[in-house]
Amino acid sequence: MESFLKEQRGGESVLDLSPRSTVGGGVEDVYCEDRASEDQLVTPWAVSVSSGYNLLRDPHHNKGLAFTEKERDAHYLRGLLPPAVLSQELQEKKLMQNIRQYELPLHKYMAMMELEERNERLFYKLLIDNVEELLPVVYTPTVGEACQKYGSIFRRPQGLYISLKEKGKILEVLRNWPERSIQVIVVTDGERILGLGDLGTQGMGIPVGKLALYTALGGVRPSTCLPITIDVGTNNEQLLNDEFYIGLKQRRATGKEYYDLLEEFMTAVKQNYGEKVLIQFEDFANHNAFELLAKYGTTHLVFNDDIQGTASVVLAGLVASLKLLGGSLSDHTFLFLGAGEAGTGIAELIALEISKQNKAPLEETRKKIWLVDSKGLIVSTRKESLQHFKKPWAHEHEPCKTLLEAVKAIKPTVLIGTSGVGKQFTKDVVEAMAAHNEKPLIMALSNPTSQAECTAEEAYTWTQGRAIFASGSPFDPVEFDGKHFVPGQANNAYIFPGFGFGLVISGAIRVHDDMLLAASEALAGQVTQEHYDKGMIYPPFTNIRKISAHIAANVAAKAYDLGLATRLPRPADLVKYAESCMFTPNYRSYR
Ligand SMILES: O=C([O-])CC(=O)C(=O)O
Ligand SMILES: [Mg+2]
Repeated sequence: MESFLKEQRGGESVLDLSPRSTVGGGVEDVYCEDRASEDQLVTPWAVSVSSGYNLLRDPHHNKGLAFTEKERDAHYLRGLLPPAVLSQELQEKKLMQNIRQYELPLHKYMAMMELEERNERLFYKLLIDNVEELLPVVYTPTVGEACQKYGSIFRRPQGLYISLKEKGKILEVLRNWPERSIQVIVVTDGERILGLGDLGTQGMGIPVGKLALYTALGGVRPSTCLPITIDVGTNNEQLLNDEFYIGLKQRRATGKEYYDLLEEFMTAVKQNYGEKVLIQFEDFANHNAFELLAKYGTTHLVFNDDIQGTASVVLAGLVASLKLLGGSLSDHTFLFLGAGEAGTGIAELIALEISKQNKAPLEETRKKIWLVDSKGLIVSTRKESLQHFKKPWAHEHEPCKTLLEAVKAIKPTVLIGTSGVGKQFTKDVVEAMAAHNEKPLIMALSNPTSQAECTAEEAYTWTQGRAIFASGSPFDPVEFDGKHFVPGQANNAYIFPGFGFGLVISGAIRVHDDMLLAASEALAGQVTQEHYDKGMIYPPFTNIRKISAHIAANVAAKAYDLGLATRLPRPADLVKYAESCMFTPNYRSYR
């Protein structure tokens, strides 16, 4: 009753331990090169044969009604499916119709997650072909609500949960995961989920969502992606008092206990997957994020999306906006509301770019960048009491208690919100920006939509249509005074999928700041005159795979230039190479 499921393109069976191939050259090199060595393959699970009923239950191979007559015969599927044979396109059409019938975004999210668990290729086909429509469903803002309710929508594990209970056993836990060739891990400890705060183990929705984008937007193969949530407890009282909470019911471990667990995790990852696995830190609280990045940045391939990914996407938007504003970056004055990971990360990357452009010392270029935190403008008289990541931004100035005071005193040309607190760009603040700028550039980056510093409509209305606006969560186009405005979505989703893919295809072993600049440059280069004419400073997500290929190529090129790439020889045309390595979700035929 067993059949060996053969795939025509790669010719390998499900039994084959080698990763499956997709279209195009190069894929095998990249993925085979990075295979875990045989002695690392001691795992508690057995290789199983997919056929018949099990095949329909295997999301990696299931095609549902798209199994052909021949496949139904060959793989013991007769009678297990109704007689109709549908094409993947028709299945896609049907599912899109179903999803559009749900009114609540959370129901659409659940339908998509259910599809991913049932038929992975169809899930990715839907997401890739309908990216503008489905991105807000599987990602920001809906993923925020999904995390808040993750306990009640949890069905099956979509990633690994590593809690304090697993201390001392993390390597074994990693080996429980059914895939062994892992290229990208997104890990959170759930302490700062978007702008929603501490959601404990329910933060798992974030690594799951980010990795879905790694595949759909960046082309990383789904089997090589691993979502992980580290559970050291939660300080969220509501969750601690919820009898159905799915995480550890204790207050967060801190200090040595926390860092020891993280150390064991980082060591186990490298031991199990080698040094070329990318570890993306996501939604850690400020007090750990900077330290973890600094600590592991020299020993592991690590990337903090909230510090570095957000910085890279914002820099790209700023560079692109110069086409509309004129001048160069150093002609501008920047004011941030929020001096955490995103705020200081963006500030530092802007300063770095200007210092490279103008061959000026970083300390000088930082001086045109100002940050406001919960206590007001960060100034030198506060230096002693500041956290280390805020200190470089403590310039000489009179104290300003509020954002409005700071806008009036500093007269920024660019206002960027990264505070995680909604509605802080009030009418007064935005009007003050419009009073001294012909075209004020306003970025309301906090997520999800409820935490945005202002809406697109507010930004356009309060500036009489003069603002250039971008936000972290998506906003619909706005009609104002007979004009059509398309707000940009300055979300790190533009960057991390292509950025990570560039690291993977070059076999990079470390992340370098110059790679972030390279990614920004590639993204800004994809904004065309047609976009500028609509006031856009980011290209639409519809072309994201092409954009990601350019970002990946630029990042890989930088990895080679810096001597950080291990995949040799260097491909001659990195854009073509990146495109040829991308996962495509079309069904394969099974012999
Ligand atoms: O997830 C997003 O939409 C962007 C992000 O990293 C965050 O807000 O933490
Ligand atoms: Mg994040």
